[in-house]
Amino acid sequence: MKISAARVIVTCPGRNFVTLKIETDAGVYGIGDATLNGREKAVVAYLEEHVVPVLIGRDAARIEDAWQYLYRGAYWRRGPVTMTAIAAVDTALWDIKAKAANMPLYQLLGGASREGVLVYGHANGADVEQTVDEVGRYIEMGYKAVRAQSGVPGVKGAYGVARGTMYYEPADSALPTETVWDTTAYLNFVPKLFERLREAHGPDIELLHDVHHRLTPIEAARLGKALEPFRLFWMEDPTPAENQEALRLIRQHTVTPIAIGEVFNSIHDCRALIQEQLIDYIRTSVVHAGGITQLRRIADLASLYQVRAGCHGATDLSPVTMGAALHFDLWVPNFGVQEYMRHTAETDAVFPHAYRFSDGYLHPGDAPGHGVDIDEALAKKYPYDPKQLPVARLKDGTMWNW
Ligand SMILES: O=C(O)[C@@H](O)[C@@H](O)[C@H](O)[C@H](O)CO
Repeated sequence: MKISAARVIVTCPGRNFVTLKIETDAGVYGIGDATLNGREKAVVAYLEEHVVPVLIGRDAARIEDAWQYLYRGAYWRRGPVTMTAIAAVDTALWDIKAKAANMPLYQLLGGASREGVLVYGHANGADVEQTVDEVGRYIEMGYKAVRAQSGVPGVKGAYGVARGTMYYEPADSALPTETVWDTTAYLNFVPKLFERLREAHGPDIELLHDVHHRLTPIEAARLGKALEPFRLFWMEDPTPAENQEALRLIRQHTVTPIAIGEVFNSIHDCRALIQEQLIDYIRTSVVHAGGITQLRRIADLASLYQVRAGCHGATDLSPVTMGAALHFDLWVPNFGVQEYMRHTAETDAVFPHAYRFSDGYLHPGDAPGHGVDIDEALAKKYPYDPKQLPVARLKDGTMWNW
C-alpha cells in the first residue's frame, strides 16, 4: 500500500485547524492533526515544502520508518514545528493501518485497558462564586473531574477566564492581546478559591488547576503547600519547564501532585522530570509530541516511575487529536486523565467523529482507524483567520510568561 497523495487542509470553523490527509493507492486514507496554535502557517510550510514531497511513493504501512526518516533525516531535530508535522504524518499513518486492518486504533495498540477514558472539563468564572457555579454545572453534566480557573481581583484578563462559557479560546486577535500579571494577587486568591470549592462541592470531586507557567520555583512551592488541604488532582505547569531543576525545589515543599508537558515535543524534554519523579502526570499530546509513536515511548518510560498520562486536550488540538488521544488513553496502562475542552458545534461538524461522552468518560468508539474524518467541502467554507495567543506583562511593563 503506497502513499499516492498528501494534502494540507487549513480551515477555521470557529478557530484555525491544520489537517494532513494522506491517500494511498489502495483507496484507504488517513487524517492527522497539525495545528500549532498561533503558528499554524509555519507547520503548513514545513509539511508542504519538506514533508509531503518525501511521502509520495512510500509504503504507508512502515510507520516507524517514516517517523525515524522524518526525525533523524531532517538533521535539525525536535522543536514544535517539526514535531507537529511529524505527528500529523504519524497519526494519519496509524489511521490508515487501523482502517486497513478494519479495527479501531486502540485494538492495534494492544486493546482496551479500561471501559472508558476519565476526562476533565473546564469551569471558568469571572469570580469565586461564578466559578463555584460553573464547577457545579460540570458536576451536573456528569463530570468526575473539573479544572477550575477564576478571574483574580485586580488582574485584567487572567488566564482561563471565559469570554463565552463552554468554549474558552485564548487566541483571539491577529496581533497578540496584552494581559497584565500580578503574582501577589494570584497567590493570595487561589487558596481561597479552592477552599470555597471544597466547601460547596465536597471532598470527592476531582479538582484541577492550571498555573500556566507563571510562578517562580519558590512561589510554586508556596502555592502547592497552601493548596494541600483542598486535595487537588493536580497543579499544572507551576513554573516554565525549561528550568527542570526548579521542580526539585517545588517537590521538597509540597505533596500537591504536579502535571507538566503540554509544550514538550520530545521524549528528551520529559526524561529528567520522569526519571527523577519530579512530576506525577505527563501532559504531552499526540499532536505536539510526535504522534502516537513517540507518545507510546514516553508513556512506557513514565510507567517505570509511576508517572501517568494526562494528555493535553484544549480546543486548539483538533477533534483528530482528541480521537487519536482517546484510543491511546483507552490502551495506555498508566493512564491518569484526559483533558476535554469541548469544541464548538461548527468544529464538530467539520470533523465528524466516533468518540462520545457519557457520565464523565469519553470512549473513542469502534469505527476503524481513529474514528475522526474531515468534511472537506464544509472545511472550505471557513477560510484561515490569523489569530495569535496573548502575551503577558507585569504591572511595570516587564514581559512575563502568558
Ligand atoms: O491546559 C491547557 O489546556 C492550556 O494550558 C491550554 O489551553 C493552552 O493555553 C493552549 O493550548 C495554548 O494554545
